[in-house]
Parts: sequence; C-alpha cells; structure tokens
Amino acid sequence: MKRIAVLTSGGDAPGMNACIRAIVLTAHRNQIEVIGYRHGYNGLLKREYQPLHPGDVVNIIQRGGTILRSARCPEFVSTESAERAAQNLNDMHIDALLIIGGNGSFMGAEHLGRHWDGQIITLPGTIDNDITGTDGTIGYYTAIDTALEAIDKVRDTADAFERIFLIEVMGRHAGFIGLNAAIGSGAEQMLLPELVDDGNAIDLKQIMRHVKVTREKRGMCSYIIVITENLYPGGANALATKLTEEMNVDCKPVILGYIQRGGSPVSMDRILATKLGAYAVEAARDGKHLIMIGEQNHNVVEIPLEQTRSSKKPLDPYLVEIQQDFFDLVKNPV
Ligand SMILES: Nc1ncnc2c1ncn2[C@@H]1O[C@H](COP(=O)(O)OP(=O)(O)O)[C@@H](O)[C@H]1O
Ligand SMILES: O=P(O)(O)OC[C@H]1O[C@](O)(COP(=O)(O)O)[C@@H](O)[C@@H]1O
Repeated sequence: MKRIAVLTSGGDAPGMNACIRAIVLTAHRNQIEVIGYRHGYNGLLKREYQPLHPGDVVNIIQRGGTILRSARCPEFVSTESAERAAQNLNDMHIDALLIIGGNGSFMGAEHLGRHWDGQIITLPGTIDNDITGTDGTIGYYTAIDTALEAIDKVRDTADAFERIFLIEVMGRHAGFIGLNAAIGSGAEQMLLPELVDDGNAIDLKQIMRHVKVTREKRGMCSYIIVITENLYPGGANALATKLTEEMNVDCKPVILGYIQRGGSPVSMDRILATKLGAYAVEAARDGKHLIMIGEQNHNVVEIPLEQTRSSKKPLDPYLVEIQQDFFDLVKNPV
C-alpha cells in the first residue's frame, strides 16, 4: 500500500479533525502517503485535493469542523458520478479511500464501491449517532454536552419566571441527542421520534395534562420539554405557540440548531476519533474493504458496510424507562 485518501462528508461533527490527524500520523508511521479530498464527494468529482503530511495536522485535535471541509453532493447518486470518481481515484493511484461521515455518506461509499476496485473503509462521523454497529459516533458526545450547557442556562431563567420551555435539539429523525439531553438536564418531558407512533401525532392534551399535574403536585415551577427536530410540523416555534394558546400559559421555544455541530470536541469524541482513525489505516494496510470501523463496549470493531443500514439503531431502553417512569414526578410524587 502506497497511497490512501480521506474525505469528510455530510454534516460536520466535532472530532472529524482528530480523526484526520490520527489517519495522517498512522499512515506516516506505515510509510503510506495521504491525500485529503475537499468538500466531501464534490472533491472526488472535481479533483479537489491536497496532500496531507504530519505537519498539516498539528494542533487540530482540539478543533471542531473539518480542515477538509464538508458538503452534501446530491449528484453523487448517479452512476456517471461514481464512475468519474473511480477514474479520478485511479488517476491519483489511490489504493484505499477512508470516508468520515454519516448514513448518507456510507450509502455513497457503497455506491462508489460498485464502480471502483480500490478499498473503501468508512468511519462514523455524525452528531446524530444514528449509525447501526457502533455504540457512539464521532461528534455525538460533544453535541450532547453542548445541548446540556445550553439547557442548564435556560433552566435558570425558566426557574426564575416559572416558565415552560420547549427546547429543540438536532437528530434529523433520531432521538439520541434528545434522550441524552433530557436525561442529563433533568427535563420534565421528552418528545422523540422513536416514542411517537406517527410523526405528526404529538398528543397535545397529554403534554398539557402532564404540565398541569406536575404543577398541582409541585407548585408553580419551571418545566422543560426536549423535542427532536422534524417531529412537529413547524417545529418548536409552532408547538410553543400552540401550547401557549391552548393552555393560556407562557411557553417559550429555544432552537439549539447548529451550535450543536460546532465547538471543541470533548474527550470522548477526541479519543474515539483517534482510535477509529488509527485503526482504519491499519485495516486498509491489511487489505480490508467495504467495512465501517466502529466501537462496541469500548472495543474497536469492523462491521460490513451493508450491515450499518440493516436495521434502525434503537435508543437505550433503560435510559428511556428511567426518564419516563422513575424520574417522572407525576408518577412518583415527592
Ligand atoms: N444513496 C446514495 N447514493 C450515493 N451517494 C449518496 C447516497 N446518499 C447519500 N449520498 C452521498 O452522501 C452525501 C452525504 O449524505 P447525507 O445524508 O447528506 O449526510 P450524512 O452522511 O451525514 O448522513 C450526500 O450528499 C451524497 O453525496
Ligand atoms: O446542515 P444541514 O444540511 O442543514 O443538515 C442538518 C442536519 O444535519 C445534522 O446536523 C447532522 O446530520 P448528518 O450528520 O447525518 O448529516 C442533523 O442533525 C440535521 O438534521
């Protein structure tokens, strides 16, 4: 093996830089050259790349975002795009391509694999944690901490005004950030896609009844609801307006949005990204192909790429149970 390439694709996630660094340093140790393609799959199509030497990855382990930039590349779904990417990779004499990204990027990897003879290895990089086969994804732990820091601040003002707040977190269609933000902040209620049968069928009456009973039992108090994006038409803004009108109370929306994607990665993300990045290079050197490098029970694992989309990754049922039952002060009055 002489030369590998790396790219970051889809939503950026804190820790992607730490992963690039580990890849470059491990490759250097194995006398393998590294090329970095820029702007996700766009870079493969437009031959937009840069050599990556150890000196290029100094002091990036602590930085959010990605030095290679990221992007979505809708045209990559076509056969013509995959063929062009394959040709460009061959022209550059790339033996293996390492792709750091989420579910969509993994589909792009499989698509490319049908048209290119080189090795393809993926690394789970997304704040959403919605990738089957790995306990955590690069960026997820930082996103939880960012959400918690924000919610803690909202709680102070919510307490002072005894207000209801609806906090919208990211996750696309997965409730991992929402569940952990609710657990970690001691939220009174959580609305997650996995817990709602029909995406549009949030039960307003049930939400209002819970607020009312909580306040009957505890007296007037702050009340925080964590909701995953895309769950209610119009999002937290629309739901807060609806609750304010229906209940004649003060309900304020807070949309955390893109702050969840940024910032210096927390230790868990740096260490996960470093471990997976180093291992991916070794796997490439050993001839591995069409696998994701993930982590299960603190051990690095190699998962066949098609298995990462074979089933929907479930939320931790114990966390759901304790949040919905043990910590519900309506069910367990103090
Ligand atoms: N079915 C597919 N076939 C080929 N490429 C895909 C496919 N789905 C997604 N991709 C590529 O992966 C990119 C990133 O996917 P996206 O779902 O936006 O982000 P993420 O990888 O973070 O889930 C897309 O912009 C596209 O270039
Ligand atoms: O950056 P965009 O295109 O607005 O996408 C927003 C989406 O990206 C995410 O932040 C991360 O998702 P991916 O990592 O799967 O791309 C989602 O939580 C959110 O729904």
